[in-house]
Amino acid sequence: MNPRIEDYAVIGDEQTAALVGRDGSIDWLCLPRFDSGACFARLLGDEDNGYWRIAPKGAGTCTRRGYRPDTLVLDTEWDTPEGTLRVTDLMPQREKVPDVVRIVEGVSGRVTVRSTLRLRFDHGSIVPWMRRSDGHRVAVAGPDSTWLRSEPHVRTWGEDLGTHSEFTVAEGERVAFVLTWHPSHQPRPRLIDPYKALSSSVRDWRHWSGRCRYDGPYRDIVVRSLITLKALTYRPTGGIVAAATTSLPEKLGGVRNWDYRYCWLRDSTLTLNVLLAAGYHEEAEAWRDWLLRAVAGSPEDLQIMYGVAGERRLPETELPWLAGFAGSAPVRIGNSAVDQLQLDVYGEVMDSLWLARQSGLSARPHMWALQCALIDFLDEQWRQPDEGLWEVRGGRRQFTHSKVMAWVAVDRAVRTLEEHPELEGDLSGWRALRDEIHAEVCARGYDPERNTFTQYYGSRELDASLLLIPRVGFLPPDDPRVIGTVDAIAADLGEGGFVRRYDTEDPEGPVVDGLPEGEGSFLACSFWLADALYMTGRADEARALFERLAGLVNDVGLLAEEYDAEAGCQLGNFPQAFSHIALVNTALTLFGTEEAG
Ligand SMILES: OC[C@H]1O[C@H](O[C@H]2O[C@H](CO)[C@@H](O)[C@H](O)[C@H]2O)[C@H](O)[C@@H](O)[C@@H]1O
Repeated sequence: MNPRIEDYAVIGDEQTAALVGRDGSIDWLCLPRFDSGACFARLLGDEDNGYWRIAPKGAGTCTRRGYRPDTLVLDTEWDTPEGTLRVTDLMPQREKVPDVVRIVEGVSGRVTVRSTLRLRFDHGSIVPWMRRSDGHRVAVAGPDSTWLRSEPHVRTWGEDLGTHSEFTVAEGERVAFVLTWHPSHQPRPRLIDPYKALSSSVRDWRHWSGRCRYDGPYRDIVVRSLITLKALTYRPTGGIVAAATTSLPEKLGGVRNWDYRYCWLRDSTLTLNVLLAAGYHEEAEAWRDWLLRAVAGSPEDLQIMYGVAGERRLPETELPWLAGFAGSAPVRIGNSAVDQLQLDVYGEVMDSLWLARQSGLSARPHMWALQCALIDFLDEQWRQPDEGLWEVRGGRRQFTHSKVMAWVAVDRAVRTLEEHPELEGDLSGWRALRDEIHAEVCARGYDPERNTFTQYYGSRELDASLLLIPRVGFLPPDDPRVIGTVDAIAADLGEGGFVRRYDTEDPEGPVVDGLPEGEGSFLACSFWLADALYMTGRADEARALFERLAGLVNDVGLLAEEYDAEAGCQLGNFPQAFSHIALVNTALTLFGTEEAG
């Protein structure tokens, strides 16, 4: 049986991440960065596209697994007739180059272990040349090389374009494998001690998790979400990727398969808000600084996403040699949404910078000048149709959420000036602009007949992003139009107890997103409904929905982007920052008031 998305756990070193299946196989790993070519791409293809499996000989999926509490160190265990075996997986903090450490340990009895390593560089396409050197198996292909060794040494042999070993461990015995990536033109990498790497990883992650200020219900999954957000952070620059994968499908067998290994301003600014709320000021500051570097320049050149180091060009291409997860083709790398106009991003960025200032993050030179330039740009552009936060590919529209977020941008600029008289800006002009946007949204984005805001001006369609209207302060939660919108979205976009982001089928005209219909419920939107229910005084319903959503995390606390309520499985890229951000936010909203801070 093919693995499901929720069968995977993630390990990583804050520069890249690997997905480990319940069968002990690493099926996804891009080296050396999140957005590099994958050397294990079985996730999106088959065994010929690369994987590394360590498990008891002849065993299937594990008996149990879990992270060591408050860490990103994964233990996978099998009970077999011979005894119990544990494999501990981690990627230690790197000094220069990345290592994958896999420690095999006999828990009881005497178990025969099998390791099968098939490296396929450049997204599962290139079989490397192999050689032996200083007790290592060295694989080389183009710019990439990997060095495999074990401590103590176990025999490896080559067969069937892979590297294999078989050995036995008795109770208390350990064998550690280390796979190190290295630029192929350089001499052999520095060796790390895998056992020390294990203890320092456990110590460092526990220290980090201990800084979380949330102490309310569901603390375990909140901390797991924060660890996941940290794992999706590219440490050298502070950039945060939207997910560790590309092309996990939003519909099984469908074409909605996108590359999320980049930094979206939207997803990342929301991460910053959550990090600040949970007490992680340093990380929030690092991200804020990444943002200021990335968007430096002219506001008309602002992009909605960047590479982890701020790269601007992310051309979208298809990888025809990968069949796709469960046959969901095409597999894409790069993302052409990079060139879209998404007006909401200005609101999210201004909101985050406002929040950063409020939270006491030290202001940076030019930050206010940049904010003023963004507002000047928006002043000219906010009337334009755009692709909106869902990055539609069916043409630009006058999306109501985009205009609401344009209002947010101007509102935060006004409030900053009001609270910081030492800053300069056009207070009266911005107040007038804020009022103008508000009036237009209420006149054109609201359907009085149905008492709901609509997806775009003049449309009868709904959009779950409008659940954010009370949260961003556009209207108070008790405004009848807000209550009507929450009810309409819950009724029309609700599915199996969760929420879809919009209708992917439009009987009245061309489909808004320009793609074949059908996708799962959108998890972030489902959390937003819980927030909106809570804010509009329906706390019991909000808690019930949060509990249902908390029940969707996989056995190690992870969420993809979407959920197929009918099939009962997760969909979309994994683990996804957007979903985990929303989970933490809702926990803080529903339970955090007394406990946090
Ligand atoms: O489903 C269509 C779009 O899907 C992706 O965008 C989604 O993911 C982004 C990252 O988490 C998020 O910011 C955005 O709001 C989501 O709609 C994809 O990147 C797009 O290219 C695609 O059109």
